[in-house]
Amino acid sequence: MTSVSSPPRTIRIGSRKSQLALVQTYWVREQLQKSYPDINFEVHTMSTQGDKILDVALAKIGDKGLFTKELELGMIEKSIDFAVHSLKDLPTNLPEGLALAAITERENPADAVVFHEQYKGQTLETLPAGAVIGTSSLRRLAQLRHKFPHFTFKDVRGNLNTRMAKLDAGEYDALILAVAGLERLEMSDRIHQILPPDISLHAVGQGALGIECRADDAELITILKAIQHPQTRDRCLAERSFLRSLEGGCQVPIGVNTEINGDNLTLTGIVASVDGQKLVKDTVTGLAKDAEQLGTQLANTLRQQGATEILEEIFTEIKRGS
Ligand SMILES: NCc1[nH]cc(CCC(=O)O)c1CC(=O)O
Repeated sequence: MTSVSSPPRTIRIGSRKSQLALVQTYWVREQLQKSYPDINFEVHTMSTQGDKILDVALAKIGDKGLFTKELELGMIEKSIDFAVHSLKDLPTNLPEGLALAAITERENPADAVVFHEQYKGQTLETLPAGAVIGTSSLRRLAQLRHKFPHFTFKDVRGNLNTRMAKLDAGEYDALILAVAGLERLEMSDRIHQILPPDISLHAVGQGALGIECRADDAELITILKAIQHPQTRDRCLAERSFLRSLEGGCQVPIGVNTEINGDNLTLTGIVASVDGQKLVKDTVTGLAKDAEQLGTQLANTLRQQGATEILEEIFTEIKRGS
């Protein structure tokens, strides 16, 4: 599709080095290569802060851009042209000069439970009191504590393989992980339970990939639109607008669920306290083309129901380092 007169362009894709990031990046490259066989897509890998700090709970270091900053610098300095992110790791406000050019079709956005071998065939409902559940997400922690106050919750960090090894070694009785990550790493066979929205609302953007590039690279933005999935984009724009309006990063107990029916989009959101005691939840429906407005509308509704107080409490606790 490039014109015969101009030489084919080389486009440099930036990626984190983790196995999941590489699988995602090479998938994006393959999809783009199908639409643009004459373009040369090169993959450039780099480590991000989030890959280096593995021993501190995410909530304590403040996560904004932890997995994206180095890639964003690369785009601004023009050492790479675009970056592939797990959309849920991409902050809702991008640095000046960068844009979210495309959102790809989302995998199942739900959270999954992986049990230790000893509990195979069980569900969270049948697991004994005191069982040790591993999660590093305040969102999962708050919602599960609300439903299952009799479990013990323990932080878990590291890549998927490291986490699985810790589970198998008996450090945990179960882990809560994204279905999407497990599927992309071909570990679907380890999923024992998929959590429905009434138990766990997923993270904003979970299961989708976000492609970020320089906002003034019009040619590249046109190329990237080839892999955009309009329904996923509408859902994720509503989710991201909701999160942005609440001014929370991914490490606050905010969860969502979205559905598209014809021209309509339904967005459900929750804001919970870390102890799972306080929780506000509501739903809005409107036209999918007004996705971002729906996100703002739901954020305002939840603020009226007490979300602001819940969030302020959490920010104070995190600052205090508790
Ligand atoms: N913050 C970690 C992270 N970022 C993206 C995924 C994979 C799932 C996705 O693309 O949403 C995961 C792992 C997890 O939450 O279990």
